[in-house]
Amino acid sequence: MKEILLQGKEISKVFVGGGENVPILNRVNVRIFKGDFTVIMGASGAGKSTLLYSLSGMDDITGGRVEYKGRKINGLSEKETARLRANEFGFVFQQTHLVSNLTLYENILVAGYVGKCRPKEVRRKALALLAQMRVGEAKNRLPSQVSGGEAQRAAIARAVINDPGLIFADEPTGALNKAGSEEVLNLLSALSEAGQSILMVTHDVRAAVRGSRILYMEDGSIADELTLPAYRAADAKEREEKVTRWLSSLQW
Ligand SMILES: Nc1ncnc2c1ncn2[C@@H]1O[C@H](COP(=O)(O)OP(=O)(O)OP(=O)(O)O)[C@@H](O)[C@H]1O
Repeated sequence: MKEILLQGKEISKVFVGGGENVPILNRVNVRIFKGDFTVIMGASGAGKSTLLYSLSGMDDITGGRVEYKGRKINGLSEKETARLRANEFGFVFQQTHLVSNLTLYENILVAGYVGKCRPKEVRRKALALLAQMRVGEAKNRLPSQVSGGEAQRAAIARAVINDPGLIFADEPTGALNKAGSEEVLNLLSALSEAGQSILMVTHDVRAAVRGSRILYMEDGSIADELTLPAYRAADAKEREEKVTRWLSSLQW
């Protein structure tokens, strides 16, 4: 039996705009399992990012409940949410949100210093991660002095510095060219292979095939899902075809 890491129970999210209530998530029930590389796909506007932010505590929900490791995490105080995010979650976005006047190394240190490790250990880990993410040589450069792919790899190092239980990734390859995307995806695959749990929203089939489970969202609900064996580069083409067929069957 797989261990449930994160669970959304009957999650609703309603935005209020122009005096109107706009329902975005409609009583979503979802389980994210430990060790899985879970992907969320679906048409634009289906609610993918809203679900990701609702599950990670970045967004308040209107109804329902979110549990992480069996503990309710919606409705926590700001301080408790900040602690949870610093110690348990890692975030990777389409834009890196690296601090522009800090070097890549310093960006990672800042994230590490809010975690549980001692400063000396944070510095050691940051250097090791920069090397692992293949940006060791660029560590003393500012985000503006590296390529988009290098900046995103540094952002992944920042996301994992505190050994998060789960990484949330929202279109991590959305701003990258093909080569940059491939490098980022290879790193995410390597993390996944090492046991890291990942939850990623993407439009990109080549990114989605890295997952072991793909959820498909439609109009604020999860309409279907596809399970895949662990990713192997040799099977990439076959997986792409399988996922494309599945998406076509869902009128994606
Ligand atoms: N703050 C907000 N106020 C009002 N409506 C919002 C807000 N944020 C998102 N929405 C709406 O909620 C719906 C779902 O948005 P969301 O970003 O979750 O979709 P998505 O599936 O991630 O789309 P995309 O693939 O285009 O990023 C959209 O119709 C969007 O316009």
